[in-house]
Amino acid sequence: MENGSEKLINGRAFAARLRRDIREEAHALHAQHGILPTLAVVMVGEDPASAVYVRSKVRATEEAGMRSVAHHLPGDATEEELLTLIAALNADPSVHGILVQLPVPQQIRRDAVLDAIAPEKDVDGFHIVNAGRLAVGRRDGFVPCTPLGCLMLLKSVLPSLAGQQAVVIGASNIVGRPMAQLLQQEGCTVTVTHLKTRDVAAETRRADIVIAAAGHAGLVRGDWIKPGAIVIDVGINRVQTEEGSRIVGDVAFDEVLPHAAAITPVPGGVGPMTIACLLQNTLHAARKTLSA
Ligand SMILES: Nc1nc2c(c(=O)[nH]1)N[C@@H](CN(C=O)c1ccc(C(=O)N[C@@H](CCC(=O)O)C(=O)O)cc1)CN2
Ligand SMILES: [Mg+2]
Repeated sequence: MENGSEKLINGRAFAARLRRDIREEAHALHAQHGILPTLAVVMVGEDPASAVYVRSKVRATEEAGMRSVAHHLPGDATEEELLTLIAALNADPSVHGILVQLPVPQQIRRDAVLDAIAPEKDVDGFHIVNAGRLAVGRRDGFVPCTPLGCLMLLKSVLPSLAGQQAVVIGASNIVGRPMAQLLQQEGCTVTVTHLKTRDVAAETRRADIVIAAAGHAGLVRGDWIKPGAIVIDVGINRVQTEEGSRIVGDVAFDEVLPHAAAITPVPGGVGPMTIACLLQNTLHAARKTLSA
């Protein structure tokens, strides 16, 4: 009997395949051109979740046959210290990709840091120049990893998105805004909801594609979903349970599953794609040095 599991979009398996392909391409780049794709990962402070993500990125980079360089600054590091480190990484020709793990401590201006990374090494795609390229539909910049991963998962179940009504719930610079731009470029009619939106449920009920990126556990309810919609859950929310804690998405999964045609689980959906796409961007950054 069907229990809905056939509707699950398995991001973990998709990401594993992508990482295998990247490994082969990285190997070829090294063998043919002597270029070892290298990612510098910078973390400031001791946020435990960030430490887990940084370790995952370092491990995934090495498993993909690439090199990683980790830099850890103390939680009271100044913006100037961080900018000095970024300047050194920008100037180092052996480093192809640079990322600063977010969030950064409050004494550091996030945008000043992101805009200090050389755009051609900005594998997170957060630099204002790469954001601008995406905004005007140019394909020559880096696209942020989470929206890129969402788009890949979406296209794995619906290869042509042209004409679809999409709702993006959340307008962050890291996910919501770039996601909306990617979907528009794929031919979707896109609505972005945000904190001031009057009726998010009503907007969502019209959607063939729902991207939930609000950072609010279980926000999207079963009766918000048009029958047959595709639901991509970007949320990563830690909630307390009797046994301790667990990670849930922005979608009330059990309620939404019966209505959706396809849905990403949390964990195991979008999250693993974020890191796989980071590896892909790093490989592209390294490859671009051939034509620079
Ligand atoms: N510089 C950046 N900072 C941050 C980014 C980013 O893309 N660049 N995104 C997030 C954190 N993040 C990567 O950095 C990230 C978050 C979650 C996952 C993931 O695989 N999640 C798992 C569940 C994890 C768990 O159980 O704890 C999943 O969804 O299956 C990967 C990367 C903010 N900062
Ligand atoms: Mg996930």
